[in-house]
Amino acid sequence: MDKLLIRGGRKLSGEVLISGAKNAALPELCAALLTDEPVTLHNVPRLQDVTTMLKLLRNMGVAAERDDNGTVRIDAGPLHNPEAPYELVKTMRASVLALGPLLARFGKARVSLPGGCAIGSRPVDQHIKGLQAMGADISVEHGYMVAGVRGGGRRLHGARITTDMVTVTGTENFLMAAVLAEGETVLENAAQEPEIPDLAEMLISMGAQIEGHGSSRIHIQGVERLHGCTHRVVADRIEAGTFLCAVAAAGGDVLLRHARADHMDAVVEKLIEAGATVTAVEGGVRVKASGRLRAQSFRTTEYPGFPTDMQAQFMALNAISTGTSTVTETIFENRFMHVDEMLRLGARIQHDGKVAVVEGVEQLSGATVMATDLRASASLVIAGLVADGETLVDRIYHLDRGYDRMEAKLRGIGADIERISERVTA
Ligand SMILES: CC(=O)N[C@H]1[C@@H](OP(=O)(O)OP(=O)(O)OC[C@H]2O[C@@H](n3ccc(=O)[nH]c3=O)[C@H](O)[C@@H]2O)O[C@H](CO)[C@@H](O)[C@@H]1O
Ligand SMILES: C=C(OP(=O)(O)O)C(=O)O
Repeated sequence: MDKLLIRGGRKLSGEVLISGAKNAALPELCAALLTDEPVTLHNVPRLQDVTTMLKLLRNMGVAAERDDNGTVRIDAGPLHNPEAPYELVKTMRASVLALGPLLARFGKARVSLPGGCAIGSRPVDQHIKGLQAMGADISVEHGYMVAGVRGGGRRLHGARITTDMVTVTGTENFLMAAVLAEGETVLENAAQEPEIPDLAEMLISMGAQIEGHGSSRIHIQGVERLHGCTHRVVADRIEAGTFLCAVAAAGGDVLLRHARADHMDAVVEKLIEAGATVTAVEGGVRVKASGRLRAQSFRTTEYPGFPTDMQAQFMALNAISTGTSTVTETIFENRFMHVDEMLRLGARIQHDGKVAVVEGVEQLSGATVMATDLRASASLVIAGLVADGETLVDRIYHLDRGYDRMEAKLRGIGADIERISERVTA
């Protein structure tokens, strides 16, 4: 199991190349299941989750190859096994995204229930309810969602779907099911995260008829078949936001190439209020900061609000800023696992239920900490960059799920950080 060793106190300067978004690449890999023609995706990040998704697709009989330049070629023509087994699904929530496209193209699917994870219980009841409204019969048997088109037919039908809450992967599953369904589907209360319009644009380039993506009401007119396409995955706004917080905390001047400021309004606004300079420039976003910033209170909500996937990283910044801030997590019920680890670094944070109160301290002190989930890991790396002495972040397999060579990118802008493999430390 790898660890990261960070010696804090270095300012950051230079350029970082922001990768394609994990949360766009994963549904887009699943969208390739909707056609028997080849699909090419560019700007696919090098992540453990992408490796797992490719394994999942190959296990179905899909031909999938990736090169070193971030291009993935998928041919779902030979698919013969519309199933996502537990062994592959357990590590990755996004595997639930196989359900919609498999049902749409084959009229049946067998997908393991995704495992619970550290941030909350993460049920899939809304996915099931929505697909049932489109004519699917879905039962849960031995931990699997066993789905087929009602009455033994092959095509789902259009429906009006209003989910109880805004769900990102739910909206994506419905989109991918609806593009091949008979008739019109209307998604009310749809998620608006930038990964949704990116997926919709890909589906449109495959021949789908979609309107309203990027808003809370999406109209889809089903078509009989889709063709192959070439698509470029949108830049990762959460990776970019993580680097923004890292520079704001450590100080410095960094250009985030390919980052989209217009996808990060809520985070950028808070950083500017905190005292950082963040500007959209040709081809990216530039961030400058020096000294202690002012702590900012915030509340996570659906896009375009403050993203839950940025809560831990911004909390790390608040922990060393001046003043006291309140952080309210409204999306997931257990997403403060980083707090106890930050306390080990000398942070002053109290939390109760959905709310954490962070009293900024002048200096954190390096310690050994344990990553508990993906963004918690990123927040501990940020804290390590500003702590004095050495910080060892253990269990970084969580980080590798969703960040494309984070330590190499940080080293490239001046951080003192190295990956240590278990063999070396044993
Ligand atoms: C692969 C991917 O894109 N993951 C993102 C996606 O996760 P994901 O799509 O799993 O998250 P959702 O948007 O579905 O979850 C939002 C809320 O709805 C609840 N819910 C959701 C579905 C359901 O059937 N029943 C239910 O109760 C969830 O428990 C949660 O409280 O959006 C989250 C919220 O922005 C992000 O943190 C994740 O990074
Ligand atoms: C929670 C996240 O991802 P996932 O939904 O893949 O677990 C995340 O990206 O922060």
